[in-house]
Amino acid sequence: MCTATTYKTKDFYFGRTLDYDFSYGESVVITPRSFLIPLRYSEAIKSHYAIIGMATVIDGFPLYFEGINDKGLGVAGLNFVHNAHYNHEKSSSKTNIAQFEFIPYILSKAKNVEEAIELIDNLNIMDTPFSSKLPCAELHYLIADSNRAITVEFVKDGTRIYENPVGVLTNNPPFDKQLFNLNNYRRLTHKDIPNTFGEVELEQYSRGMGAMGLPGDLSSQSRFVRVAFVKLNSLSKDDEKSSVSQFFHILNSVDQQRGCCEVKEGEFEITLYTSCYNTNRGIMYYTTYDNHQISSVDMHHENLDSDELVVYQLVRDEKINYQN
Ligand SMILES: C[C@H](CCC(=O)NCCS(=O)(=O)O)[C@H]1CC[C@H]2[C@@H]3[C@H](O)C[C@@H]4C[C@H](O)CC[C@]4(C)[C@H]3C[C@H](O)[C@]12C
Repeated sequence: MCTATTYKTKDFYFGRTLDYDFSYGESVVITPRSFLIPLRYSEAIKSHYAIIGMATVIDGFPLYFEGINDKGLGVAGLNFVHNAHYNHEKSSSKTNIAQFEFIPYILSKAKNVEEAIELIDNLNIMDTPFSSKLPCAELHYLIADSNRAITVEFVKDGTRIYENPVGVLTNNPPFDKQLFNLNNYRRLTHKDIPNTFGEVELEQYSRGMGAMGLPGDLSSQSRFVRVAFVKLNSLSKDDEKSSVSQFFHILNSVDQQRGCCEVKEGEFEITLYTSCYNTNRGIMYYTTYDNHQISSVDMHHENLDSDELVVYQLVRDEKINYQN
């Protein structure tokens, strides 16, 4: 399971949890503007926007899970198993892109959601695997800038682009169903609730009863509702530390603890990492399952005009501040 969200204060924040039972060897990867991005079906992209994100680098190629570019656009790929559909035949009228090229392609060329949509309308996503060991990932995408968020799904019928007014994405079912399901929770509130039982005296015996019925389980539909409720009710100061702190609180509401979701006998899905990007400033923050201290990488501290990837291994060991 995975959950992606956005959050706006003075700046615009974008990020996700990556929930899975094993790691693909991800690290923080910066793709500077002159790094040659090879494409399977067209010429390599020579000069482009700079990208920072979580990726695994194989044979020199940054296989991004999510990231942002230096213009403030964010893209995150989340599992969309049995629904994602890619083409086997090349198109003569559209640009052919292998599924694993989608995130670097969009982030290298689009500076906002409008430009991303223009590119996507002209794409034919191919089912070409990166290698025999890495088959295509079945994903759908949250794409957002500070003004607009969309969900993109490549399905059997073609490409679906949905406005995403919540700025949230999880996994199955398709996005229109996730959004419709929110109707069932429209009564949830952060306020005290009235007693509607007339003469019967009923006590508000606890704080937080306005959100009773908010689903607490780990299914993707329940995480969608939970993170939407938390995000849309979120309040924080608008400085960097307060915004980043609040962002992690939002995603921690759907954190997955080892032991609660068995995917195979004795194997459990957990939140491997949680990321948060300040899209205005090009800064990535992350925590990992075992390291609750927030680590940060600022793309603007690197030479963004270079032609070589910059890779930071994740700090995965717990940092405890022993006070005595
Ligand atoms: C497993 C990850 C998604 C996690 C997720 O959504 N979990 C939910 C599980 S469930 O639906 O609720 O069951 C996805 C997100 C990004 C994916 C990676 C990226 O797409 C980059 C490459 C793409 C290659 O084709 C496959 C390897 C890969 C390195 C992918 C491996 C894996 O599929 C990743 C890491």
